[in-house]
Amino acid sequence: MPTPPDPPIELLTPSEMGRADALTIAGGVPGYALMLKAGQNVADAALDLLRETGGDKIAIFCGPGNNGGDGYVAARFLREAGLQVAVGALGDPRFLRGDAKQAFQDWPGETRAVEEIDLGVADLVIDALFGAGFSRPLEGRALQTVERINAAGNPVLAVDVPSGVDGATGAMGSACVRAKKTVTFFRQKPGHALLPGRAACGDVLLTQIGIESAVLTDIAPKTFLNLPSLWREHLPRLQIEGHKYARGHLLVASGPMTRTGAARLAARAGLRAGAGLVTLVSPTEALAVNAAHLTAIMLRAADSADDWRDLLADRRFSVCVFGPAFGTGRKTVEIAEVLLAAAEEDRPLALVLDADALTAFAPDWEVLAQRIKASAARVVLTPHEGEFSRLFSKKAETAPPVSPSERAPSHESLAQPADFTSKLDRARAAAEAVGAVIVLKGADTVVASPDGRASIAANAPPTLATAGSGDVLAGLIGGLLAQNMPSFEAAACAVWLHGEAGNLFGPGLIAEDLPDLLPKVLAGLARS
Ligand SMILES: NC(=O)C1=CN([C@@H]2O[C@H](COP(=O)(O)OP(=O)(O)OC[C@H]3O[C@@H](n4cnc5c(N)ncnc54)[C@H](OP(=O)(O)O)[C@@H]3O)[C@@H](O)[C@H]2O)[C@@H](O)CC1
Ligand SMILES: [K+]
Repeated sequence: MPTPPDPPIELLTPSEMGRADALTIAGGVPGYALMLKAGQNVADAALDLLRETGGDKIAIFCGPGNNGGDGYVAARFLREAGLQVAVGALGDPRFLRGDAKQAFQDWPGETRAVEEIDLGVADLVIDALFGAGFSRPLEGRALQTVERINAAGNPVLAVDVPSGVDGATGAMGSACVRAKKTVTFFRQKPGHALLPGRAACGDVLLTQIGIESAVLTDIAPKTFLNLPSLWREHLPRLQIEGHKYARGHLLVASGPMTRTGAARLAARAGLRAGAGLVTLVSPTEALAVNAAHLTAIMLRAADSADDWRDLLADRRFSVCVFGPAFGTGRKTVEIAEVLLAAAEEDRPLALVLDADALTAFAPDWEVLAQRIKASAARVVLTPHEGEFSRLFSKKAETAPPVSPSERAPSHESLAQPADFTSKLDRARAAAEAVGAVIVLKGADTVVASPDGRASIAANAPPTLATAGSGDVLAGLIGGLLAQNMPSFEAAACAVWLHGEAGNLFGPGLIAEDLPDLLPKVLAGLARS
């Protein structure tokens, strides 16, 4: 029997996790049984870490909620395992409630105030201050405790999330614990994948505590780690009897004479991703420079919006990557509008609007949204943070729609600086507002679909932050769209391939290297 494919990896927000707990408890599993298993998993992870680093002295910092409860349970198991355990409480533990109170009562050792814990002698620190219930920036004693833990420099094992990190967004307010390892439960949270939270987690260890996957049917999570399991079944499959037109004809728009490289990078990436044919559409003045650098990629001239309209009369052109180094003037808006208007019910067209095509509309994202919503084209927008905030800097004039995300991001939140709303929320709100798939780029690229689904990528190496890298990504998305991969899956797949290509090359990467690494990445994907 063939093995079933890996399922997509869901990321649960703390409130979705709360529902998973509640459904499990309603199904007859006591909350304290979940906490006992969580604490046991923390203790096991601590023992593993100590086997690596040596030593037997553990300092455990317990907060005022159930995260602290996990800490008291771990303390008991570690003491039973023969370790020297010092427990410090933030807040008076006599005020603990529910399962955490039970855990504290079952801890047979001494509990001191956090300030009394001597970090100088600890071989390992367990951070059980705040987890899913973390709700505001740290201040006062909590802040001082976190700063003291970080300053001491002991290896830290964080329970669920490093204290100070918001599990839903990866944001941190004033400070957060810097962990060597983070033990989490049932499913990872967006805060483990989104920066800066991801960087504070160290290695994330996912453990099970007795919550059945079946609860996810009720919760219907919509956020996923960007891994092949999310989009593998939609990958284009080459047919032995197929011809190149079956794999689509991708157009890539070139900038003027001194700015043609971006389009060629995108075109080459599109061809490597499997588009059947790729044509570079160049201003007449840049034809010679483009022609001098192209072989498998074809070349056509178009200068004005009218030229583009004429070009698009050929219905075999199925996808266009528009924007890289094109210029941000009025003509860019006009050509984007021609592209969007060219799609019809019986003439599917997919568009990747990138870079200057986004900036040209800024700050009138509502105009872009109107054009996209009136269009039959499948559209993917690929802003980096700067392009995103330029495009969405204007507040909505209409009432904001209800957002699918737990924090109800709105058109208002689109106009907020990045620090105030999470990347996940902003990308989702934008996708819904504009009616297009949004690829909000960075080291933790979020792909969001207007239907509320979103993915977070965690495989991009820092070397990908290099000139032209975004052009390659736009081309990859175009190449996959050309082969009729659905837009959300194509965008997520391209982001993953892009990250893997970067990883494969290692240091010294330049954007030109990326397209030619694709065959190896695709071959590895086929084998996995
Ligand atoms: N059955 C289950 O549910 C299971 C849960 N499990 C564990 O429970 C954890 C979630 O527990 P939780 O919901 O009690 O929240 P938790 O993170 O302990 O913090 C809440 C407390 O912190 C306080 N507080 C918040 N922010 C603050 C700040 N900045 N500065 C100061 N105080 C602040 C907040 O105060 P309040 O906001 O109410 O004033 C409240 O007192 C989860 O991460 C996992 O480890 C596992 O055992 C598996 C089974
Ligand atoms: K914690």
